[in-house]
Amino acid sequence: MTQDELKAAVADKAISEIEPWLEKDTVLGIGTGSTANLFIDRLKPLRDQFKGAVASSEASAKRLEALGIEVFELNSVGTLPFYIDGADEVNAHLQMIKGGGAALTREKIVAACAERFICIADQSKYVSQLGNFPLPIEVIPMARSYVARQLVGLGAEPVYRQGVVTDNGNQIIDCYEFMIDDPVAMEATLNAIVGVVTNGLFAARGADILLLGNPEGVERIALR
Ligand SMILES: O=C[C@H](O)[C@H](O)[C@H](O)COP(=O)(O)O
Repeated sequence: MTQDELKAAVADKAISEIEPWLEKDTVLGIGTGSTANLFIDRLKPLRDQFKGAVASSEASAKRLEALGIEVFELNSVGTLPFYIDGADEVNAHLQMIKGGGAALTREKIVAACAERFICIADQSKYVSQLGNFPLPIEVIPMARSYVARQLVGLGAEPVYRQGVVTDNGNQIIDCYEFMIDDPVAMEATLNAIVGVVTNGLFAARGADILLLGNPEGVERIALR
């Protein structure tokens, strides 16, 4: 199976996971990226079974709206029953690196409002240690050089993601050569650097359910 076929299989599985729980007033939290897009596309036939969605990016919001799914501001809704999103890396504790598509901040905010985070990923994303994928950090533009120096002090090789402006008007630094021993501690350390808006470690609040696609099928790994 190709990677795209594996992504499609996990998107299908995520639909089966949430469909029994959909009610007329359900608002779903929706992630960003190629895997999340496949999930969004599969929501179209179900759109009369739920109220709408909160999107973690302008791109996902547009995709949802194009399918006739109403998109709500997060501030206008309460707790979301589900947040469904992909990942750049995920480990056995369902901690993740996210932000390859620069959507990490809104993803972390929407995920924080969800009762259950369902991570959908093909097997290439499953790792024993986070950090092979360069860890994205969203920074306030004027703080970029300062934050980069702090990252060097932590052992990373920071690289400015040129030409990328986040939905929040900020910039991204990617941390190369930065294998992460303790994701929860590192997430907190990075958040404490002045000028950092969000880092791409989703560790203190990881996923609750991982739907992992491999050629034998979709494995469901649930921690809670
Ligand atoms: O900012 C982007 C997000 O964190 C994505 O969820 C992540 O990059 C995975 O994207 P994809 O499903 O395209 O591999």
